[in-house]
Amino acid sequence: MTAELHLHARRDAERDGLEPKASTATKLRVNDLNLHYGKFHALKGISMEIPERQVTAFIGPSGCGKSTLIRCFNRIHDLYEGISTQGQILLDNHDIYDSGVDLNLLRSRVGMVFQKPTPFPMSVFDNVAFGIRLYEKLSARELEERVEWALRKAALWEEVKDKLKQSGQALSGGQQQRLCIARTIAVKPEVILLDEPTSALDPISTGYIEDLINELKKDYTIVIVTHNMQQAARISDITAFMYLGSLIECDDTTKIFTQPRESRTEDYITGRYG
Ligand SMILES: Nc1ncnc2c1ncn2[C@@H]1O[C@H](COP(=O)(O)OP(=O)(O)OP(=O)(O)O)[C@@H](O)[C@H]1O
Repeated sequence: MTAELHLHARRDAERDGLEPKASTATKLRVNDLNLHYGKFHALKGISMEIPERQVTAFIGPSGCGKSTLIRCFNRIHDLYEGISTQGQILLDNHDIYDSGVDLNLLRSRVGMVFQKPTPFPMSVFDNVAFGIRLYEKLSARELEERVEWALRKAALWEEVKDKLKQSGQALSGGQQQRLCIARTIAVKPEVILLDEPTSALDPISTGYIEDLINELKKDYTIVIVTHNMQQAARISDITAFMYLGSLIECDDTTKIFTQPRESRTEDYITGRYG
């Protein structure tokens, strides 16, 4: 079976509920990953595992490569010129860099939410329906049900159920970010990448998103980049500390924050540099 067919078959089986997912499996495995922006060596020999249905947080000083790494997980870099990648990233044991991989399908399995809320210039409903229309053929009724389901999952339904035809861009910042999460969830991905999802939000909206992440990890594998160490400690199961393009240490969050192996990790989490 080609990698592409495998991705299709697996997705169909899971959607039909035929293939229960193991709860402690490795969802993503990174093997000796290197990335260059032109001549600049941005990721240096990264190897690590991301466990399924847990929250993995990436921390580290600005410019250490956190966003660069998580953007590899759905091959977003392929959209840009001059970026070269070597190494392997296995999603459920299949290399996402295999030539047969369908990038649209990969991105429907590995969804991404960006730092700044980015609703499309269209209605709340259409924002959520956008990806579904791209990937699936649903009846109008099924589409409505899926949109409602995604908005409920993103803890936004009650606030927008009477505003579905209004512009998504007219919502508050916190609501817009939950709308973007609903849009991501709507296509039923397996992994959700969140790149500093709360850095533009007030504490109340941040609290909503953190509660939501906690809720979502029952069904999804979550990867989050955050500058907020308290946030990493609050919401993640695993924390990975990066420095100058290298992965310094990756372990249980409690271990990283109480007994890190590396002095560079300790210096960072205690605020000695960063
Ligand atoms: N498109 C690009 N072209 C060239 N260099 C880039 C590009 N994007 C990022 N870099 C460089 O790669 C390095 C890693 O950047 P990246 O954005 O991944 O860091 P980060 O840890 O996510 O930082 P921050 O916490 O500030 O968001 C930085 O030195 C950055 O300047």
